[in-house]
Amino acid sequence: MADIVISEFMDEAAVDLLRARHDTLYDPELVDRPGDLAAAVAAARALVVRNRTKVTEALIRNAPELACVGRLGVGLDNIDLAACKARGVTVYPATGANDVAVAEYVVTTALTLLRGAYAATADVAAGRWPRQRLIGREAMDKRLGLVGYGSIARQTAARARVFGFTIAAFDPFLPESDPAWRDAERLDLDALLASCDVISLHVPLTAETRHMIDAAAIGRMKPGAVLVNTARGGVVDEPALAAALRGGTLGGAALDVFETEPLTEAAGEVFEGLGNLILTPHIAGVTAESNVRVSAVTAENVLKHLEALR
Ligand SMILES: O=C(O)[C@H](O)COP(=O)(O)O
Repeated sequence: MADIVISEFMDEAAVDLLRARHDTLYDPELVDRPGDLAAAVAAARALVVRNRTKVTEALIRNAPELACVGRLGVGLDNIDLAACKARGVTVYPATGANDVAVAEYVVTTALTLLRGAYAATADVAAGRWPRQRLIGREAMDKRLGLVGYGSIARQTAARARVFGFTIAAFDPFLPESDPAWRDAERLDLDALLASCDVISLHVPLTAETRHMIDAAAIGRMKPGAVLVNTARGGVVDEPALAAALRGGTLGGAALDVFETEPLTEAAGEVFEGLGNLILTPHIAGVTAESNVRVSAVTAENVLKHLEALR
């Protein structure tokens, strides 16, 4: 029976580090076979997951030896943290290791949606020349509003500044005295929504943030504003967003995360036919480079934890 179970994809070099020291089961498809997963963790001391494996109280109960969970990412909403705490299971997010990947995604989608000129390949190749329709907007002197001003949001701000964005943020958990506010205007959520040309979400999914961006919040946004969500799907009311895009009150949106993942055909219907929308399959945080970093940090966390148990 494996000492370490890895239930979703991980960089092979990091898997090898774990294999070199411990009996390791690496099965990137294990997440889709809950029965096998429960059986695999029965004797494991470490479990390594991404965002799809549900680390529930029942799964933990099935794993009496479990001492730690390595999370190949930063969102912890798929892990029952209270159950882990009650059982003394330490959870290790890969904090910081995918910041750059997400920050680059936010800035590139924001620029793409403001500019609105890049979806014309078929027209141009067919001999059409729609210049008037493709006159878009610049980033220079626009305002980027960050909902949540943690590490990913700050990396995003640093890149956005280079393009001429001014930065504002809403983060009730960051005290006014924090030096991070030297680089961003501190606003409440309503003021942020009302004054920014681009809104990017950087909050975890909690009871407080669920549907934080609903029809009323969208209604408070600046006409023509762009919304980028790389945080968690449940933070945005998807039908309300689709309606605002369809009605032209919002200028565009990029969604990397969805209330239900994978997005089902039925849930995706609300987005049908929208041209000012970029949809991606929860990939903002995953690049070749970040996968190596996230996997290395997680392997190191797990190895250290198991080492300390000896
Ligand atoms: O929380 C995160 O860091 C993102 O969801 C990426 O995590 P994943 O690579 O496990 O999807």
